[in-house]
Amino acid sequence: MPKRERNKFVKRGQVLDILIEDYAFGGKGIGRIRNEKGEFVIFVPNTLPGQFVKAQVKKSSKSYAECKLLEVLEPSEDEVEMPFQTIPGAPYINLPIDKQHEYKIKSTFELFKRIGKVTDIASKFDELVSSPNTFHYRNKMEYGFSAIGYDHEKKTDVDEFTLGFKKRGTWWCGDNLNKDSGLFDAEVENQLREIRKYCEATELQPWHAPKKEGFFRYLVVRKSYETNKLLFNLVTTSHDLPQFNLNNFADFLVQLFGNRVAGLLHTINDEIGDRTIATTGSIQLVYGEDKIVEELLGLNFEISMKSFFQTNPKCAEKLYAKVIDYALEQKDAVDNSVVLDLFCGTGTIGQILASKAQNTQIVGVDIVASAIEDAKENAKRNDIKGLKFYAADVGKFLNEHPKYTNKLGTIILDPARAGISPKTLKKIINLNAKRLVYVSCNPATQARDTEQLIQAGYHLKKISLVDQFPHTAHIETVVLFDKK
Ligand SMILES: C[S@@+](CC[C@H](N)C(=O)[O-])C[C@H]1O[C@@H](n2cnc3c(N)ncnc32)[C@H](O)[C@@H]1O
Repeated sequence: MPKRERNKFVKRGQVLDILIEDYAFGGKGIGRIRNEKGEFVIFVPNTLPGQFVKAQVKKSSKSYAECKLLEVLEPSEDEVEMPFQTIPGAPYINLPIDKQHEYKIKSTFELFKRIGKVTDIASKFDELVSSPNTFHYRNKMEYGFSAIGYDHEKKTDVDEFTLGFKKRGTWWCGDNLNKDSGLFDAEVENQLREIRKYCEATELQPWHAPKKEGFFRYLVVRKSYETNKLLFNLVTTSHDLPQFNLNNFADFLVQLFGNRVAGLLHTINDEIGDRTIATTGSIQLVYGEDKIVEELLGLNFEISMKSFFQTNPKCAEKLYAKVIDYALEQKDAVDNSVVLDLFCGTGTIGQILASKAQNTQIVGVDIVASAIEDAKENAKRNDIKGLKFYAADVGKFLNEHPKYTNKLGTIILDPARAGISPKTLKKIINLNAKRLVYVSCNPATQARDTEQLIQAGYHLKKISLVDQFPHTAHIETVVLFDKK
């Protein structure tokens, strides 16, 4: 075997203090080491040009190294003070939103050029749609309990009952959220320390990630912007459950948030994997209702805890408006025909499209059975006819329904972050629809699929960026493909 060539600049595990000079897609800051041996590139996720950071080398090759951010030593000149507690989930909160947009546009274009081979992507750019709320835009948060905390002054791990988010760059260490992070509901986050104190006073243990034991695991909160209600889900192990009174906890939440509390669910998760929802285990309603209602573009959607729902509903309205705009740009490819809404979640896009089109039959497909149940209920609720929903894997569904081949004007695609699997994409291409409206929360996988679609005869007609996730590296894209 040939010996792998090592670089002469850094070693795995080495800690570097480095200036970030550039920005690559996905929030990867780029630093450079220059010396007599030449130039070497350092990628540090969640950083910005102008920041001076401490980072640790995780992987290195001949010409570049991937690092983990340990600490921002000096902010960039572009950053401004904010009244929020900084959390790892919002690394750009101190950067003015216009500057965030500038980086997102530039890096998404780079991606479509490099991965999608669309060299003239800038000429296809329609617009960047801003989030109506720059702050407090999320409708769901997952706060984790941890038995290991972090002393920021002494810069060391400590035994502590915490409730908040993981300390940046660790899987074992929690960090208390003591006040509003600027992303979710300010009242919930300003009261989170009270919830922590309540749980700590029970003397039951928070989750200890290295030991994989403990009682309290997660507190998940969902919010409706339409009703201002809150739905809570407490996730614990079953071990000490007889010692914890769930009804008293529900009363405590009502004491804190009054009639904003729509309900409390309790999930048992005895699995060692660090997730909120276990594949085994149970979920039961403790208090109130198990769903909340959200309104989007005049339609009502009932959402259960497990179903996917856009995390920024006010911006999702703008996203959906853009999707509908692209779909209805050629109305004869939608009216009086069948439209597939693939990866449809709770069926939002299909329902909005059906309410605006003429005599269109929408067929929605999603792998999560509870999302499809919600979709069916929502269609009834909104009194929208002409919709069919199937709980299935998209690839399998297309195998079992060959009747759509050569019959479709428009397909809506909105896959999860992993994008569309190559086999399923082939099946979608074989349907030979005239137009595709492809929504993505991960332009990297969308750019990969774009190359396949273009090779199959599709033409990238336009692209919009929707800033669904301010202060993060994420961006949502809507691309319209058509074919002659
Ligand atoms: C980004 S969400 C889209 C949801 C929806 N369009 C909306 O706006 O609410 C992606 C959806 O893809 C679904 N999904 C993931 N893999 C799938 C598969 N192989 N087949 C069908 N659906 C899948 C997920 O359950 C999720 O609801």
